[in-house]
Amino acid sequence: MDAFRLLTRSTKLKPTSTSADSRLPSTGKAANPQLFRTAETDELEAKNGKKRKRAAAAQQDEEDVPDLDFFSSNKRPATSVAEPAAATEEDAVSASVQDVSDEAEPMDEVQRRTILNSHKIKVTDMRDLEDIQTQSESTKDSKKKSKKSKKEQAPVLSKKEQKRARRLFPEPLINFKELRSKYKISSRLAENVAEQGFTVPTEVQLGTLPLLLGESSEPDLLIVAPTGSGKTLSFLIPVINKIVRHHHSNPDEHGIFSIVVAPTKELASQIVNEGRKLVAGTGVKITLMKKGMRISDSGDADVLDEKSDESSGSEDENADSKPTKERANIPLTKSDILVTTPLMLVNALSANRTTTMATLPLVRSLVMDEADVLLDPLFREQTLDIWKACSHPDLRVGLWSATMGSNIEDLTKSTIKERQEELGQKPSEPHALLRLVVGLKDSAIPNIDHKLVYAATEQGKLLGLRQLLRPSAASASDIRLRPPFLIFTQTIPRAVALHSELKYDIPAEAGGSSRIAVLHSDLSDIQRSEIMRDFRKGEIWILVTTDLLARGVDFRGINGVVNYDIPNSAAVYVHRVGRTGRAGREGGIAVTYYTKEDIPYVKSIANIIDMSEKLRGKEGDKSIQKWLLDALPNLSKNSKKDMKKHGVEARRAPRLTDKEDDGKGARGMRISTKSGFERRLENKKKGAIAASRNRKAAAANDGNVSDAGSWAGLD
Ligand SMILES: Nc1ncnc2c1ncn2[C@@H]1O[C@H](COP(=O)(O)OP(=O)(O)OP(=O)(O)O)[C@@H](O)[C@H]1O
Repeated sequence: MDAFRLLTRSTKLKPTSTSADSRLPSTGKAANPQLFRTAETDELEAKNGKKRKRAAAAQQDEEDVPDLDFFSSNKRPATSVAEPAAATEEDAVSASVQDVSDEAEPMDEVQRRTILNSHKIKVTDMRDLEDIQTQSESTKDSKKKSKKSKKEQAPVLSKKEQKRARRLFPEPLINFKELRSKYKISSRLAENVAEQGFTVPTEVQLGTLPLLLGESSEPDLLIVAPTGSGKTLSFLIPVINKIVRHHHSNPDEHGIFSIVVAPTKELASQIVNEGRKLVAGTGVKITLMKKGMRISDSGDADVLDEKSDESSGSEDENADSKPTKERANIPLTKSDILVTTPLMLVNALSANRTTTMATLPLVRSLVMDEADVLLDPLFREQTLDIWKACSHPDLRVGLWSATMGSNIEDLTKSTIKERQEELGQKPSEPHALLRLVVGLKDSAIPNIDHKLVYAATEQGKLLGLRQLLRPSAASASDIRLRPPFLIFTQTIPRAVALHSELKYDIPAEAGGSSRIAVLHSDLSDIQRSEIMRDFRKGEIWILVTTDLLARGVDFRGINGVVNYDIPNSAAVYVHRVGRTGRAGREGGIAVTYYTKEDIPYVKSIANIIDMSEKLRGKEGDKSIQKWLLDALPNLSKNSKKDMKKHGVEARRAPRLTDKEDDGKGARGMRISTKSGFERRLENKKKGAIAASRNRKAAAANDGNVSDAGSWAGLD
């Protein structure tokens, strides 16, 4: 069914060509999910891949191991002699000794540099220069020298030299086969990756997987990589592999080994779904944190809070009503990886902040997805508490996002340092803290089209949006946005109001009002997950929402994003528009409406669009002209802060009493195409008709029908 055709009904719009259609995100995955590459690197990678393949094939012939190319098809390979069926559950790492091993020579630095640079991957050692130098000195076996004398000898480096000293060029991952052949990941995990049908690793996978799976000590990692670039797979593969290894070497140790924290329930549940596909048959368990779960040994720490605003559709709903004593009898959750929102885990570990935080002593990996928001004041305290609760000295952290302010980097550095001091680790002992950036930091993906549209007023925005919904009326508009798409508003009342305004715009033959839905955090968990499911299934075509869905959520075939209300910050813009154009898909559109109230805040968005177009190398037809960038005002630091916290003032949800609150915000900010005057007239007319009907009914009852034209006007 062509949603666009049904929406346009029998309009005279020219049918779009098939070639244009095939470029839409909804038409399927991109041939290559990478965003940055050059012909030169393609060649180099192909050459390297072949070399490695040949070496692997030679080794395979020698060992006469049958059918070990786990990536050749979606079929499971025949179980080898070295890996009997029974072993697949506890995927024995030692069994991999007889698997394909890659004897290809490691790349030289020039090759590594060429590949990393052309994919715009930049790896930096984030530790203090002194610590880096101390470590490199110690590896050179010059331990005899005192630290003091080293300090004295260390030359003073210029900023440029310091940058150069921090820059690293680790070996990249050329193809997914190397996960098994070179990095020796669990064979079952490798099969599960292969079953997803991915052929080429994205930039973030290319850069991070070798760092996390390689032989040298696992680093703490800060990753800034574009939206939709496959960060989930990048952190899940190493986490799962580490646990498979751990199970193998410590079969008697059971408990939570990894925590993945995400800011919303929707994202947490999506990570669990992705994780489940990867852990199948590996013996590793991944679980979504739910109310009522007991995750810590420390007595009855998990007291439940009925009022918790992060409630979840618990599998064990009965646990909610159990008294505290009984709750202590709830068995400990048997899971290796726990995926959670911050508050949910903190509540479970601290009996809703009534006791001191229990610890999670076995956790070796802490993943913070959307780390910048997790360490933003809103979640900071909770996230840091979780970090502290992970008390194992070998804990490694990974902070992942498409945007990362320098304040988050500083906070990460200082938290790691504090932990090391608490644990008594010397600066020369610790592992590295590396930062990996793909593309330009804090920029929007280059594979989507941005449209920044001045709509003057709220009414103008609604008219513009209606044109998108009914392209028949939009002959003058150059924007063709095909469903499915997302519409973002600033507040929940505005999302609700916009939804009710648009509900009847979809023609009945296209499915009517059921095709459009609203999703926000005031809905119940069940409603939220039903809407998510229906949108993913394609039953809902247009989803009006708030920033609840701005981050992380992966609806693969979304054709566009409409910022009905401008986002509160440039970072939010990057995340919102990143819901389209995922995994390298072309043809996604991001439409942002702005009114005169928004003008003070638009420059940062215009800058992001400009940067994204530069990244794409789009010359000539730039959507942001230089004169506009020059004309738009800069925002003061304080106004930026205020905007980030509360959004555009005129659109903030007013503090109204229940009676006054019509869900549509302040007068000028109403979501309606009609003016106040028109609305009043309409209301009066409606009232008059109703009154007339009442009178007629009353008169009929009296057996005395009055003259239809003699109604006495308005009540
Ligand atoms: N190598 C790959 N080839 C093709 N598709 C991939 C590859 N890796 C991941 N994907 C797909 O890309 C999509 C986006 O992945 P993911 O949700 O992990 O992105 P992300 O980087 O976390 O984005 P965001 O910053 O928005 O959270 C998913 O549908 C995933 O299945």
